Amino acid sequence: MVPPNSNSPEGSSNCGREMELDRIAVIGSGNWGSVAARLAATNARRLPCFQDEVRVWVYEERLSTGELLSDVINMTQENVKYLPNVKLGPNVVADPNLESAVKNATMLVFVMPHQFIDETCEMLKGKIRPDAKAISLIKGMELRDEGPRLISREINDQLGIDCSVLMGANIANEIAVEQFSEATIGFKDDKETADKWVQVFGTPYFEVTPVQDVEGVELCGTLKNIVAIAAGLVDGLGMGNNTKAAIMRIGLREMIRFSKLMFPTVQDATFFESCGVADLITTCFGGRNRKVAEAFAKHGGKRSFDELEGELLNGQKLQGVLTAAEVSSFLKAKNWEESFPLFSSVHAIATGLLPPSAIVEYAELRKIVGTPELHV
Ligand SMILES: NC(=O)C1=CN([C@@H]2O[C@H](COP(=O)(O)OP(=O)(O)OC[C@H]3O[C@@H](n4cnc5c(N)ncnc54)[C@H](O)[C@@H]3O)[C@@H](O)[C@H]2O)C=CC1
Ligand SMILES: O=C(CO)COP(=O)(O)O
Repeated sequence: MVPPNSNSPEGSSNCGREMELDRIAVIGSGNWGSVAARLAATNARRLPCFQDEVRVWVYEERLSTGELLSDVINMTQENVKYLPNVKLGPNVVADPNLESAVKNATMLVFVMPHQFIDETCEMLKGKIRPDAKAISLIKGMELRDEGPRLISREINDQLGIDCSVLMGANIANEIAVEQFSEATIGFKDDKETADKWVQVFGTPYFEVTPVQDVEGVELCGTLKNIVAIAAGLVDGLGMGNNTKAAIMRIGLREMIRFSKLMFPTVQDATFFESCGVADLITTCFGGRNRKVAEAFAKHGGKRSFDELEGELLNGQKLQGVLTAAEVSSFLKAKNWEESFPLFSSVHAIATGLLPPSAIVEYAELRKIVGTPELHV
């Protein structure tokens, strides 16, 4: 464990910071949000360039005991609903008020289900420091009239601040108990800030590597959730490892193709970082998208994803079904569905247009989309 408030040579030499100490705020307190807060709080205690206190915005809720979640976190240092049995750290303060949670923060960590980012950014307008830096740990997209928009772009556009991303093979419960994992930071052109984010999150058990490909890193984290739904369907249908591996390979090919169509600058090498193949593997074997999709297939598609999410995840949220809808609507508008049979099938299955078994029968998909020319 790292000692609190250490002025270790590592800390001071890496700090390279002017007079003001950075203040970290975490916006979101779900399963991964709580682990992100724990990592940031460990480093805020350890490194002299950060203020000790890490404030976390809690979307307030009343627990079955009648208590408020933020009160319980502050009393016990534990997010009893989204990350039970793990201490977040003595310097974590849960705050249900978004404005006071981000007050004076110079480093903003966005980590919430992607469907809530738009309304959260609206609430943050005029409340944050104009020189604050942001990072998004959110895996998902926003659907706009002009097509899907990355969350980092949404934050950048709505709040006018630089936004990097952190994605990777990061099942939160495993990092919470300090099992070795890796992550990738995607940044646009500000390497100094990317290095600062490495200091916020990196620990001996959580190795963080910055790469200059913000879109590539974010698209990996976002699109793999669709493939994880497909992998879960295969599990629920009782198919074996070869089928699952095939689905993952086809899914990876569509991830690369879609990413490069949206952003030709996306680099091949990014798919070999933690955010790429590694996240695809961990999510297809151990993630929530996989788990709920497995149940969906076991019920023959007769119970909805929403219903199963509520039943199986205790308030945690899936991103893959929404992302499949967002991507599908873009593919449909472009007449590109047939070049993305796996992405399109996942959406058709999730909305009941096709049975779960169609995940391995693309011929079924063609009956729905017709046979448009291959454009990509
Ligand atoms: N849990 C994991 O293992 C990992 C999750 N992620 C990503 O992190 C992001 C956040 O996921 P988690 O922290 O796991 O959340 P979660 O799925 O565990 O929890 C849902 C969160 O949404 C909040 N919420 C509900 N309604 C809201 C509203 N109207 N406005 C704002 N917040 C609201 C809940 O209070 C709760 O904190 C997602 O994009 C996910 O894909 C990324 C890596 C790992
Ligand atoms: O992104 C994740 C691991 O890196 C978590 O995936 P799930 O949301 O499917 O649990």
